[in-house]
Amino acid sequence: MMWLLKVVTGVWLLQLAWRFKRALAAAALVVFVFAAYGWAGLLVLVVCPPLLALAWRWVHPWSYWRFVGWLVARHRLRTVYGLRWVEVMQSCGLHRPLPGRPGEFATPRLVQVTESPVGDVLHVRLLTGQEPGDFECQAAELAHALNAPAVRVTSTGPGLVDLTLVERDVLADGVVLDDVDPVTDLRAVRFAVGEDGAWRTRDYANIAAEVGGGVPGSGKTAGETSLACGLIQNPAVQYVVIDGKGGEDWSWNTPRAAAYTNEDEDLNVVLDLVESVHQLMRARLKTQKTQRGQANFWNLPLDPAHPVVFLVVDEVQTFTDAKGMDKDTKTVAATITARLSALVKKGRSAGIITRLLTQKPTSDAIPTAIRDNASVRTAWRVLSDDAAEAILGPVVRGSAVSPVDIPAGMPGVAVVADAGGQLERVRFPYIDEHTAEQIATRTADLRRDLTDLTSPTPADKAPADEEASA
Ligand SMILES: Nc1ncnc2c1ncn2[C@@H]1O[C@H](COP(=O)(O)OP(=O)(O)OP(=O)(O)O)[C@@H](O)[C@H]1O
Repeated sequence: MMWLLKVVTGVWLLQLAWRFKRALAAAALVVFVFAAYGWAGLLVLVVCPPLLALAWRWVHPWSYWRFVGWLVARHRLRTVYGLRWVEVMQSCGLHRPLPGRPGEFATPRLVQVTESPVGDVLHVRLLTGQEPGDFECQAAELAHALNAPAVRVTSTGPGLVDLTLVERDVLADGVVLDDVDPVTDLRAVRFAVGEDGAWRTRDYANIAAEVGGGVPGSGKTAGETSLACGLIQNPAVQYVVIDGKGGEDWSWNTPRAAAYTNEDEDLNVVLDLVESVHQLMRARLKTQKTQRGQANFWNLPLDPAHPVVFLVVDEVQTFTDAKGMDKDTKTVAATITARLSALVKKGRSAGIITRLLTQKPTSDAIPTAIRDNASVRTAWRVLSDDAAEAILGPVVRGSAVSPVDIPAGMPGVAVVADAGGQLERVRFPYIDEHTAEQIATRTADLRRDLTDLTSPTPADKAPADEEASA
C-alpha cells in the first residue's frame, strides 16, 4: 500500500529527483546558460572549468592535488568501498544483531576514505561495545574481503579505527638524503619515516636518555648519523661522542663534536669524558636556578651559551659489560656505568641527553635500571625476543610488532614506541658519511669544547652523591 500512496502523492517523483540530484542540477545549469546566453554561453561553460583547473594547478599545486585527492577519496567512499561495506562487515563477522529486532543488524560506519602513500585509509566508527582489537583479530579476513595485500588497524580515538589498506610497504624503499635540514625546534625533531610514509618526530625536550640496539649492520650508526646531522646545525646543541667500536664510524663528526674518542681499550680515557659530562650535569643542577632563574633546563630558552649536550656512547657494551675484564678495568667499567646511570636518571633537567647504542642488547650491556629510565627506545633488527625486550622492555612481548621480524635486507628499519606508547616500525633515513662530514665541517664554528662547558663552580666541589651509591 505504501507504494500506491507514494505514486498518488507524487513522493516517488521527489525521491527520484533526489536520487539523481547532481545530474538534474547539471542539466538545469546547461538549460539555463543556453537559454540566457546561447551557444557562446555553453562554450564558456565547457571551456572555463578545465582552464581554471589548469590555472589552479599552476598557481597552487599543493591545494590543487589535495582537492583532487579529496574528490578521488570521496568517489571511492561511495563506489569502491561504500557499496560493499555492509557485505564486508558481515562476512568478517564485525556486524552486531539489533536487540529486539530479529534478523536485523547494525554495522560499523564507514565515515571517510583518505589516501596515504601506502594505500587507501578507511576511517571507521565502531559500534557500541566494539573495540579496535575486534578489527585487529579480523585483519587478515578484512584484507581478503577488501582485496588488499594487508590491512593495518590503528586506533585513532574513542570509538574510531583507521583501516589502512597496505598496497605497498613504504619501508622497503630506503630514504636516502643528500643533505639534512637543520633542527630548529628540539621539540619536534624528524628522525624516521613511518609505515604510512609520513615523517615521525621526537620531542627531545625533557628527555634524559635513549637506548638503542640491533645486530651488526642493522643501521644503528647510520640512523644516529642522520639524526645528528640535523642536530649539529643548531648552535644550541653540542655533541660528545664515545665510540666503543674503536673504528671510524663517528670520525665524520670530529670537526663539530665538543669531545670525541674512539678509544675502546683504555677505559680511563672514556671515564674522563663521562666524568666531564657528569660534572657538567651536576654543576647545572646545582647552579641553574640561581644563575639562570629556572631549575629545569627545558623551561629556559635555548641558548648557545648553555647548549643541550647529546652524549652518544656507541657500542656501550665495551664499557658496561664487565665479563672478561681484569680487576682494575672492572672497577673503571663500574664507575663508567654508575656515571652513565646517573646521567640517565638526572640529566633531563640539566639539558643533557645520553644516547646508548649497542649491538649486544642484553641486561649486561644495558642494565635494566638504565633502560627503564630511558624514555626513548629504538630496536633495529635483533635475533631474539630477549634482545628485543632488553631494549624495548616487556611491552614487546605482547606486541604484534617486533624487531625480530625485521628482514636482514632492510637496514635502517627499526621498532620504536609512538607518542601513545604503541610500538611501530619506522625506517631511518640514510646519509653517507662524506655528506655527514661536509655538514660537520661547515658547522665547525658552532663547536664548543667540552672543557669550556665544564668550568668548575663552587657547587662542584661538594661531594658527589652518586659516588656514594656507585
Ligand atoms: N637507513 C638505511 N637505509 C639504507 N641503508 C642503510 C640504512 N642504514 C644502514 N644502511 C646500510 O647498512 C650498513 C650498515 O649500517 P650501520 O653501520 O649503521 O650498522 P650498525 O648497526 O651500526 O652496525 P655495527 O653494529 O656493526 O656498527 C650501512 O653501511 C649502509 O650501507
